[in-house]
Amino acid sequence: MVLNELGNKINNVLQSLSKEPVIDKRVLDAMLKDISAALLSSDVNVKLVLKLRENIKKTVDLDKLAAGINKNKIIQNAVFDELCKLVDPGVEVWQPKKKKQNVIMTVGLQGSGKTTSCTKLASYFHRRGWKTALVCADTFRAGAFDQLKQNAAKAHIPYYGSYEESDPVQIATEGVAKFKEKNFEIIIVDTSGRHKQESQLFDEMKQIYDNVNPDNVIFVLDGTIGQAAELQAQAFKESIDVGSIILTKMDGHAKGGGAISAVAATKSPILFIGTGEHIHDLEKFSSRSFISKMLGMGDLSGLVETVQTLQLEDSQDLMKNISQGVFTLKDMRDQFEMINKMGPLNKIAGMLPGIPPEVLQGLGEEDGKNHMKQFMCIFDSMNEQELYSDGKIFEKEPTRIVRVARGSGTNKLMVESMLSKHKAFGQIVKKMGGNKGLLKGLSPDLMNSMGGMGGMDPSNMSPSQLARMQQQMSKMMPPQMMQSLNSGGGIQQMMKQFMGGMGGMGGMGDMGGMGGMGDMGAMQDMFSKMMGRNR
Ligand SMILES: Nc1nc2c(ncn2[C@@H]2O[C@H](COP(=O)(O)OP(=O)(O)OP(=O)(O)O)[C@@H](O)[C@H]2O)c(=O)[nH]1
Repeated sequence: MVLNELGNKINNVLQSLSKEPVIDKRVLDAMLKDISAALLSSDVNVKLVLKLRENIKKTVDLDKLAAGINKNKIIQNAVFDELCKLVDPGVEVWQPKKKKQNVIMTVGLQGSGKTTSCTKLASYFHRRGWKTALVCADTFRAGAFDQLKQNAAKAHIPYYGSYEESDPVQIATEGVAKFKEKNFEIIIVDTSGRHKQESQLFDEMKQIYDNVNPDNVIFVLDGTIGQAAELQAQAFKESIDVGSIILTKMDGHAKGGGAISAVAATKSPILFIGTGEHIHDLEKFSSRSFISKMLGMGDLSGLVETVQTLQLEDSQDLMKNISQGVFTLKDMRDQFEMINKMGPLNKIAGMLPGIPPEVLQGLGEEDGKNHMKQFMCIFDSMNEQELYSDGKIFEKEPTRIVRVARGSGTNKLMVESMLSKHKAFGQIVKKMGGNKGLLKGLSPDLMNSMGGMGGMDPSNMSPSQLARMQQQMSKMMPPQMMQSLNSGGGIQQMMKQFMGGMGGMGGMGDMGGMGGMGDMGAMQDMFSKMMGRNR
């Protein structure tokens, strides 16, 4: 989670307002002083901080506010809006066009994270159904091609590069031509970096640019340099037609706030931020989503975007079954597939409002992925009759379990564990199905706001609307789940149980109070139902 510490500090300051018996000029000044100190400690430029302070003072004119008005809320809204302005470059970001050949060229200094960001970016588009390929034109750093090759292979993305050819221009030109010929929609070219901005780097960049004629040049910038990002962004913008920016290494770095605000001040469109070394650690940047997430208010627009990309039309049957309280093993397989496509659970849960960012830290993705793979093998070793059943067939004829275990390369205990989880999950679906569905608790205006994807844009919601949405969402979740979410370690525990317990031999025992997997099902069901209503 990005900029946790800054978010916590600002949150604490805002929360302390509610403890004040009277909100007067003294209280407001003290609050502004604390917020400014928090921003300065995150390396935000002092001039920008002063401006933010002045703007809040102008918006919150205590003398003019009528008696009875909730000053606390007005201050909170003003702070939220000004924080958004601080990181908002105010420019449209580039969007690739479907069924066209979009060539993206990345540029940046050595070590800024270009190669890593190229594969993250390729995986981002690949997961969203774009035909994506990578070209490694970084011949300056010896290991760059191997790095790209390994990551691309892991993410199943075609790549082009050469160990023999030393001319990056030739490699880039050949690679782009090859993938264009095969109608790839997104072709990402990784280029070399240098330790500093020097003419050799800029010359090479320009030659590649002239030859591959990219649709978008992405400048990859190391966010840990803080305010210095402004000068670097300016220098690259002046020498090449930079279309977007990826700010990397934003994971928990104290200077991250400084880098984003500095880049935003240059009016450069920030496309993504890098939040770790893994392939999924790339977040689409939107100022309101970013601030909302930083303050622990979730990122519903990010969540909607993620769910939107899952092509849920494939799971029409699942939707139909769930709404009727039916849950087959095939439905469970579909759910797992969906979770897989969404990315690591900690990323998804981080987008939900009301989940404190710190409780999501340290949730590994590898174990869960491995368990998920084993489960998929189990499903794929079932015949149609078994897969489309409610699982009771295995209770009646236990030899089937032995056959499936053998076929999937797992063991009997694992298949039994999966079946009992399916049973527990199925009972929850049964309870939620039909007229008693989770969405029953939703108010009509919220449903309206979900009416179309464009309509439901929490990034345009005020903090109070978001709070209301959060309240509504809490109605959608089973009380035990909400309780767990709110009690700090709860969700971590829940996720660990979910991921660990999936292949887990002893996992079932822990499922008692929380409903374990059933709760994740509720979360998935909730996403699915949202989507169901939207179509
Ligand atoms: N924590 C963190 N590390 C990152 C991120 N992006 C990249 N890195 C790390 O930064 C280091 C440099 O990344 P590379 O992708 O090799 O950088 P590069 O710009 O391609 O470097 P050159 O090819 O030498 O120009 C690697 O150790 C990456 O794992 C990020 O978002 N967060």
